[in-house]
Amino acid sequence: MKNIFFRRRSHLHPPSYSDLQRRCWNRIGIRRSFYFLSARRQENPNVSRNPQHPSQKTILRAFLAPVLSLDDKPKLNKLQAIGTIATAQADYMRVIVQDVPESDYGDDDKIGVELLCVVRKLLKKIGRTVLVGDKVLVDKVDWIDRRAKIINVFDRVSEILEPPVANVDHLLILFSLDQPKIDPFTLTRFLVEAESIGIRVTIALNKCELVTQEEVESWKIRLRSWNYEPLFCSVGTKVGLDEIAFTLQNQTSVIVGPSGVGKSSLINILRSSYGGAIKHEEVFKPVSFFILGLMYDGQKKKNKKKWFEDQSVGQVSHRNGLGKHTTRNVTLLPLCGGGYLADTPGFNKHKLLKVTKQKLPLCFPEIRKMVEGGKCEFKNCSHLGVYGCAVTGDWERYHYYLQLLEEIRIDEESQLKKYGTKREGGVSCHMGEKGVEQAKPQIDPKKYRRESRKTMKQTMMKELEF
Ligand SMILES: Nc1nc2c(ncn2[C@@H]2O[C@H](COP(=O)(O)OP(=O)(O)OP(=O)(O)O)[C@@H](O)[C@H]2O)c(=O)[nH]1
Ligand SMILES: [Zn+2]
Repeated sequence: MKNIFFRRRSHLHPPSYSDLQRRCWNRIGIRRSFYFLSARRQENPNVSRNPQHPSQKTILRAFLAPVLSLDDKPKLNKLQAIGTIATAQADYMRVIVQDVPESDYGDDDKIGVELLCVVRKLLKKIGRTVLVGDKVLVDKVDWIDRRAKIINVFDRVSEILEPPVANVDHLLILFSLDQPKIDPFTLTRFLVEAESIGIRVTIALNKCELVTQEEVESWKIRLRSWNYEPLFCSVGTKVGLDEIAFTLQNQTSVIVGPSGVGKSSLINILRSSYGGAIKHEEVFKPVSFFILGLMYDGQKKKNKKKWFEDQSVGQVSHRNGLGKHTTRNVTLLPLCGGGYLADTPGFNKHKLLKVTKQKLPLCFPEIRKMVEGGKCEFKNCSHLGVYGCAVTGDWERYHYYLQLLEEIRIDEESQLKKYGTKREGGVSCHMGEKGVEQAKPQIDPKKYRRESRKTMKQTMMKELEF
């Protein structure tokens, strides 16, 4: 009834631009905000008819939650603040405050406070994801209960998928020389994944006290031939930790590596004894709240555990010498230098998610060096050693390259068979406006659609025949 009334009235007296703008911001709902578009169309009839013009959804998106660039400084009202998401659990996000509105009374004590936030539902409706590491605008801040609501997300500089973290500047790939032993092929997988995202990489090799000095030296030479400069450390004997603390300063870093190599142990030692990191308690000021049935109270030391304790350190399995996956959630731990450090769950087998056949050669610094300046004669060459190709086979990781290429080929083929398109993340290029090349993501249309019973039956019959 209300809607009909609204429609009729709006038909007779089309609402003004600013009137609708206010209604949108008052969260009346997406449906009604389309009235804003019709009002806009009345003012400018070409708005949606011009094929060059952005779609209605794009306008709506831009209007309801305008994209903020990282350098934007939106004017904050008294109840707003800007912060970074440190961790996410269920529907709650923990945001560390970085900026508050200017006031006559110094508000420095609010900087660094941790707020428990929910996300504005509208962001999900218009397809804006919110990840750990995102810079966000929060509203309705309750400084006493330390609660707020995330109402907008700033643009991302980078995004990694596994684990999902935004705005990562640096990846620290940690392996151990022993227990579990470093596997060059697994290390190559981690490196290829990191190179494909285009984030700066540092390799650190832990537990160096468990092997001889000769072994350490041989790994140094080996990794240099791969065009990487490794760092060596031992959390057990506290060797080489200063250098690692130095590389982590002033940026958001994520530690990745197989399970059991000592990621959590390294984080704990950096937080407890190195100037590069500060204690959680100094930043995350305790709050009282009720989450997932767990009463959390800043006054009760027993319950402080959940968010302020050290990263839990696991055991190395006696049977296979591999770690046993101790770390579960991604959490950004604030560092003194202004940056953050995140621990991630360890993966024993790393699957290349977004690397395509075309992208793979660019993920090997050895190949990049060989084809520098367009020395390879062929366009889109897979560098398989054909005559005229600049890439030779006389480097250590060449067979890993071939192995990964084969793996991606099989994966792409099976996806093509299954869904009728190549792996998601593939990009097709086509000529756009004014001869500018535009990239279009190849999204799989059938992924979320169930196979029909007829097709299932036919496939089964086919399989039985052969
Ligand atoms: N000998 C030796 N053991 C270490 C060293 N660093 C860590 N460890 C041990 O390695 C085991 C695994 O450490 P974690 O820190 O849990 O490993 P992780 O990489 O975080 O493992 P996940 O959480 O499963 O990903 C623990 O028993 C640590 O005590 C080291 O430098 N030398
Ligand atoms: Zn080539």
